[in-house]
Amino acid sequence: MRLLIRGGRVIDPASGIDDELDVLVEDGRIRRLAAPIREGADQVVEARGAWVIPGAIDIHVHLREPGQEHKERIETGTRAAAAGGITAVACMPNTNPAVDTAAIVSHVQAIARARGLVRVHVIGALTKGRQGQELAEMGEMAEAGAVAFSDDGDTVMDAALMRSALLYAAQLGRPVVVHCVDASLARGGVMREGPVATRLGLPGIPPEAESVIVARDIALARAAGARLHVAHVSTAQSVRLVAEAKASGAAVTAEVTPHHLFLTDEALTGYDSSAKVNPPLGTEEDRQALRRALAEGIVDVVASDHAPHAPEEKEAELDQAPFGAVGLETMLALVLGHLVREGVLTPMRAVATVTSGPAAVLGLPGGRLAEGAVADVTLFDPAARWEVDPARLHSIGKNTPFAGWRLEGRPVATVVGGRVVMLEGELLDGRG
Ligand SMILES: NC(=O)N[C@@H](CC(=O)O)C(=O)O
Ligand SMILES: [Zn+2]
Ligand SMILES: [Zn+2]
Repeated sequence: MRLLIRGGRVIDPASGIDDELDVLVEDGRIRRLAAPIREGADQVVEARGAWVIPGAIDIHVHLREPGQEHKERIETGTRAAAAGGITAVACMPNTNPAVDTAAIVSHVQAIARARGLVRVHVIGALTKGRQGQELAEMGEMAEAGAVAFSDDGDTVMDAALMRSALLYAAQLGRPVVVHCVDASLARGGVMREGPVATRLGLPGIPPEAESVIVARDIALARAAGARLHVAHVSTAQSVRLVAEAKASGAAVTAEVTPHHLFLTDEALTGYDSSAKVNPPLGTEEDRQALRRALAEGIVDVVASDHAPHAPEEKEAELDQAPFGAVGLETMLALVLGHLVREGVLTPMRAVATVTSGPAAVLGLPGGRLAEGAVADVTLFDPAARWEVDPARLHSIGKNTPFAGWRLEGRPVATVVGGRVVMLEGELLDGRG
């Protein structure tokens, strides 16, 4: 089986390539990058005008299975990923039950193999039931293939337990992904504390709720010799802490979400529950600091923190509605389209933040277009214009804070292991 991707602009940060090249895929692997390739192929995808990049990897996704299938399923979440130009996701363990044993890791992997449209890497819980009381079976989960550990959705507030988790993760050679929100400082809060929260009459969460835990976890990880990945960094102060840690050689990486790069606490003005996210949207100063940090490489990765919720849950009063926004289907347009158009990122840097960057952070295969590499490829048309319509999202979750936004740039093909799973917006899952 030979697939030829013809005439696109190949951008591959791992090799530094930015050139008009054809890509020949054979038996699921990249056979050749050259211009032009005249060999015959069983399938040709015309990429003229599009970027041809390594398959995009989203390392922060909530697929909600097992137990919360009314919000999302592995099948629907991976369809949303394919539609969004994402070829691999890492899924968070805050399911019901939590992914806290090797058996549940294997269970999620099996569903993903049977019904997933893209690759699924499983992140195991740090603590049993994500209760923050005792360590989960990290060693057994690592053996079953868990790529990292996290209690995302909650912070492990017991510092001694967090220290043990980091020491154990260091031994296992797996990174720990931390959700940094101090529970006591954030209690009762709905959005970022400040003038906007006051105006809206909503209880606030101070920015220190994040930075005190970022500082704690950097100190603990450094002493433990563990790799620490700070999820969804949202404040200028956290950016400074990560920059300092990196400058002193600590094994710390960080991610930012598209919503923290594009929105501020003003997005709550219409009491839109889709803008109620954890950590909360910050100030314009935070947003600018996050953009700069991403450009400079202090923040390594953009990840969606795709957090689907059922409409009836999000329609509750703002203080009752759950935190979270969907993001798989809008991430690439915002990062590869808008951040490049606005001059925040170069095309090469933008592509790195969703390919080689995330692959390096979690030690995942992929994220490059080298000859011989597995053929996970994304085609992105930077000129395509479209409007975000929640009803048309493939995710069960319609809770996007970008509803009605006119976006420039759109993924036009998603190739997983040499198989075209999305073309021109149509999912090709063998079900017609
Ligand atoms: N980000 C969110 O607002 N919500 C996430 C949990 C999380 O990532 O902390 C969810 O699982 O809904
Ligand atoms: Zn989180
Ligand atoms: Zn999350």
